[in-house]
Amino acid sequence: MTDVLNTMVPDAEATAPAVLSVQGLTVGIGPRKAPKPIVTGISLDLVPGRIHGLAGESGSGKTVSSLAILGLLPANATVGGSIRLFDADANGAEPGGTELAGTELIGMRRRALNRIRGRRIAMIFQDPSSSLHPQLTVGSQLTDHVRTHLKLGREAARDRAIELLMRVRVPNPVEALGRYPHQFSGGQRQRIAIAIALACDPVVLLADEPTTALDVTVQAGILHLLRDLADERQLAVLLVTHDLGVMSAIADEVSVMRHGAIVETGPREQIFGAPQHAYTRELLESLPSAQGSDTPSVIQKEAGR
Ligand SMILES: Nc1ncnc2c1ncn2[C@@H]1O[C@H](COP(=O)(O)OP(=O)(O)OP(=O)(O)O)[C@@H](O)[C@H]1O
Repeated sequence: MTDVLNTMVPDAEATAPAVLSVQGLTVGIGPRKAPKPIVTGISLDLVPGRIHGLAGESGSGKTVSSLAILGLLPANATVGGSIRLFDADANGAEPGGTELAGTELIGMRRRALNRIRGRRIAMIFQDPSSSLHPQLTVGSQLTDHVRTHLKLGREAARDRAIELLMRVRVPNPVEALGRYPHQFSGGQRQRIAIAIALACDPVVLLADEPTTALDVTVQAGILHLLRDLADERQLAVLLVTHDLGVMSAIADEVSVMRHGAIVETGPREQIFGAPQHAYTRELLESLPSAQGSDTPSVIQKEAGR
């Protein structure tokens, strides 16, 4: 735990206006008349340049909450509450602007949502293969994406693809364009998925267990990259993970979820240093460092925190 406390960061920007605000989000899945409650009223704000961690045990509703933000829930899901995007590119609403209420994503028509999804709000998953097509080269996946969304010509799209691969530190980007996803390691595939997610300069990135499938030293590199991208692009990141070691390495704010509700939310140093809720304390006690392993501190050290 000492390592966790030693990595505290100042929290001066925590009050900056949100670019995405979730208020009282509820999700039920099943028959419309009697859906099973999965998420029971969560609220959180995503702020430019900040990483908001969503922690909690398996089945607590973390993934369902992030899929709700993207409008990617199954057809038998019933969604309530509000998810507003304050994004000048999407609707002219500035973060925190009082004159405009932001764009309400719940209930938005599919075509309008498709314009926001992937362009303004992007997502990466635990298994990068799920966002990469196995039979298309990395180059065509990256260039198709930017050509469709940004209306770039062939040459400009290729230049953009190379620039993105360089940014996420995929070695030999020009050569990488001609290769297929299976020709890369798991860590490199996740970097490529991040490059595709960033292709249209989104304002929000949802990262669902982005390092869970990777071994610990590779995890650190991906976490470091997410931290740098949040800082340099002022990207608002929602980091979903059940792994508090990962959370303590890079999150600025943390919300702890249990049974579909957020039981505690606060700056990372408060959650790790002075948890208020018994369930948060329970989760912290199950951290490997509390049991003698050094995994979280390895991640923290290599992730640059
Ligand atoms: N399509 C679905 N139909 C029915 N129930 C679902 C569906 N998707 C998720 N659920 C249920 O919703 C609950 C929350 O699932 P969710 O995947 O959000 O949990 P999680 O916190 O992300 O867990 P994990 O860390 O294991 O991914 C679980 O009980 C799950 O079984």
